[in-house]
Amino acid sequence: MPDSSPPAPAEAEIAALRAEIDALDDAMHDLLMRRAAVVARMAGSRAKGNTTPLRAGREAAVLRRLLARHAGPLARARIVRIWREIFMANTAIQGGFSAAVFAPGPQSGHTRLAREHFGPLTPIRVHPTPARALAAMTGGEASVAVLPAPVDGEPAEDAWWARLDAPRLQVVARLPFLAGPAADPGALVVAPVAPDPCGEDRSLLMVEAEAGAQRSRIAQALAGAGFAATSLILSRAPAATLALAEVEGFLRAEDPRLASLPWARRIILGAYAAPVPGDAP
Ligand SMILES: C=C(O[C@@H]1C=C(C(=O)O)C=C[C@H]1O)C(=O)O
Repeated sequence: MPDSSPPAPAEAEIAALRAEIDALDDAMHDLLMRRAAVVARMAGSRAKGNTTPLRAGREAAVLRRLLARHAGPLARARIVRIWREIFMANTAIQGGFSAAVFAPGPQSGHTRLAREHFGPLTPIRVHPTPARALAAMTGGEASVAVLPAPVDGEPAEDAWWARLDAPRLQVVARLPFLAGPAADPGALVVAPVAPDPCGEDRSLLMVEAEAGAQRSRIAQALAGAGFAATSLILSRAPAATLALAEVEGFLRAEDPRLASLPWARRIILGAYAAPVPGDAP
């Protein structure tokens, strides 16, 4: 005989809460389907052209807005994880998307950063050199390249940024967006599209100074022209010193401050969202 006795109070409470969760899941699923339909309309309009559909600045602006209004028991890092999957699912609707990664070593953490950013369903291929990762992108095999963030004092042969084909190729994102553990290596996403501003950006400005140029003189010249540099990385060669400054704001080619720099060669390598703080430990 079927058991027709009423459920115990604890079971009844769980059943009621699960019914509430089911209703919310249906509502969220409806919203996800509606959101995807809007993105499909965007794709159908061809308004974004034929380049990669990824717009890292727009994604950062969405996340920044949501994190600013976020409250309750869900960790900020979880909100970022959920929306990363939403972004990549909606990027995929607009055409194929894949990433070419260069990681200096199997344990370096760069592949993990790429995987966390682009999600488990995005095709990611690891390449043996930065040049090979960039070639995979320019050859149309991958949509973006993910390369190690520059490190001060790295050997000249590791300084892929010094040879970047800018402005054709541009840095459009820095990983991780949500500030991670201090040991996070940092990676830059390079794409064959211009970066899009998110409202709180940093830009990469490369200048060629004379061989043996002092770091303090380069920093002074940048500050004198009105740039607020958040980091300064040097790559020294016998003929010249290449300096890579991360500066506050979204830098455009027509910015008048560029003309007041004392060096003829100054190249904007791209821009990305300033990282946002993670969860308090
Ligand atoms: C929908 C767009 O395309 C992509 C997907 C986004 C999203 O899901 O919100 C945001 C930026 C792009 O990476 C867009 O450009 O707005």
